[in-house]
Formats: sequence, structure tokens, C-alpha cells
Amino acid sequence: MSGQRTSPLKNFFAGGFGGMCLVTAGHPLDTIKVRLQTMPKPVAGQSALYSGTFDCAKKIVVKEGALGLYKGMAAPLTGVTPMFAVCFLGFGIGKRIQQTTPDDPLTLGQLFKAGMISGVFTTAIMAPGERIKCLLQVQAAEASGQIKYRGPVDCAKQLYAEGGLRSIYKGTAATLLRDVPASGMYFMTYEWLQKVLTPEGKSRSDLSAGRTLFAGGMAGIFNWLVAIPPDVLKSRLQTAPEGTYPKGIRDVFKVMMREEGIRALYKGATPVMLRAFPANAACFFGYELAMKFLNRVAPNL
Ligand SMILES: CC(=O)O[C@H](CC(=O)[O-])C[N+](C)(C)C
Repeated sequence: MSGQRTSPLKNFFAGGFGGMCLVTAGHPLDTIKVRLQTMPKPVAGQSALYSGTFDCAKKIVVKEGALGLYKGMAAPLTGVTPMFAVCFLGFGIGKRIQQTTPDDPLTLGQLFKAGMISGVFTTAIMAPGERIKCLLQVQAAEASGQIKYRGPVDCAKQLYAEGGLRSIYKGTAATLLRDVPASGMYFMTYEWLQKVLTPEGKSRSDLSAGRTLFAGGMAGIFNWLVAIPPDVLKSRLQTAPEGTYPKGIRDVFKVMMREEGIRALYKGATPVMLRAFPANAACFFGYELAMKFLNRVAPNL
């Protein structure tokens, strides 16, 4: 795969802008995913709260208005922007440490490793961001009428007061389990598709919107093919009342297999996959646009 000199700072800023595009395009489907993953188990004889993706979307819009789909978006916007900045920075660093010169081409395996390194980098921001986002997204599902958390900052404060940093970082191992292999798939798929789709005689820097949107969308799909099962375990763990799973995701997994079987690991897969393509197409498109802009206004950054 041909090498490309990229400035870490530009990667950081362009990645942040890509993250903002991703959240705006993908949050409604993320809300549906978390509601489906965490809805209460139906009691015998009763039907499930949501029968599927479209039923869930309809019920949210009818009960809470269209803005219900955007609940909890402040947390990912403030969290995802720096997270994607760090994610793209981590990928750049992951590539650089495997190259002897900045122009060294990278194999698919090396791109996968660079993506995994990015996954480790992002977990420090991703784990607490996901914990707060998931708690905010599910709180209306309990329908007690009482809202426990008034927003991301209030949620973080309450978690800190109840259990310190340990509570805020609950789900870190599950987040690593999800994001290290998934990020490998993500960046390897994107870079590979950009390469194979670039016509003979043209270079990666001759940007094409269609190619970028397709490669970005497919990167999202392959990311989630790997990420869904650990994501379900993570969402369960991060939204469960304190003390429910003393051994973390191992306990979540055991209880889930015993009570619901293997299929539960794919709960919420439809909205995840529906979101994956447009959200990540928007992300990489935003990233490439920002990169182009930065290359023009600050060529020496
Ligand atoms: C799990 C996740 O956040 O995936 C990101 C893409 C998406 O759809 O949000 C990619 N990455 C893990 C590389 C941050």
C-alpha cells in the first residue's frame, strides 16, 4: 500500500471534524441501537417493549418527539470530536512506528496493526464517553417519569460522587475488546478500498467524493461486523445497576448465554448496520475535506 506523509496535527484536527460529521449523521440510529440492546426482558405473556428497529423509532418519535432520537447527543459530540481526533492521530502514529521512512508503503497487516494501536489510544476517551452516552440514552426507557441525569456533565458528576473514577471508567475492558480489533478493520478497509478504487495513473490525493464515501461507509460496516458482540456486552455492563455484574463482561456474557442465548449478542444489529454506512461515509468525507482545507491554508503544519 503506498505510503503517505501526513502531519499528526492535521490528522488530529481533520479527525475531529470527521467525528462531528459522524455524530450528526449517525446519532438517531445509535439511540435506537442502545434502546434495543437494553430494553427490559418481557415478562412471560407480555410482548417486548420494541418489536424491532422501526417500531422503536416510531415509539420514540410518538412518545418523545423527533428530538428523542437526538437524546444524549451532547455527550458524543463533545466526546466523539476529541475521540476521533485522537483516533486518527493514533492511526497516524501506528503507521509511523512501523515505517522506516514516512513514505514507506504499508501492508494490509500493518494497516490493521496501526488501526489496533488507534483503538488503544481512543479507549481513554471512548470508555467514559460511552458510559455516559448509554446511561443518558436509556434513562427514558425506564419510564418512571423521573429523569435521573440532567445531561452529560450531571451524569459524570453523579457517577463520580457514587463510585469515583472507577464508576466513570466502568466498561473499559469491554470497550478495548470492542475497539482494538474493530479499529484495525476500520482503517485497513478504508485504506485498502481507497487504493483499489483509485484509477490507474491517479493518486490517493486526487480526491473523489464517491470513492471516499464508499470506502468510508464500508469501513464502518466492517468495523461493526467485528464490534457488535462486544458492544452488546459493553452496553449491558455500562447501564446495569451497580453490583449486577461483579466480574464485569465475563458475568454479562454468562448471564446472557444462560438467559437469552447466542442471538442476544447481535441485538441492535439492524440499526447499527443502518447507521454504519452513512455515519462513517460522512466521517471520512469530513476528514478528507478538512485535510484538503488544512493542506491549503497551512501547508507546513
Ligand atoms: C465502535 C466505534 O466507535 O466505531 C467507530 C465507527 C462508528 O461507527 O462510530 C470507529 N472507531 C472504533 C475506529 C472509532
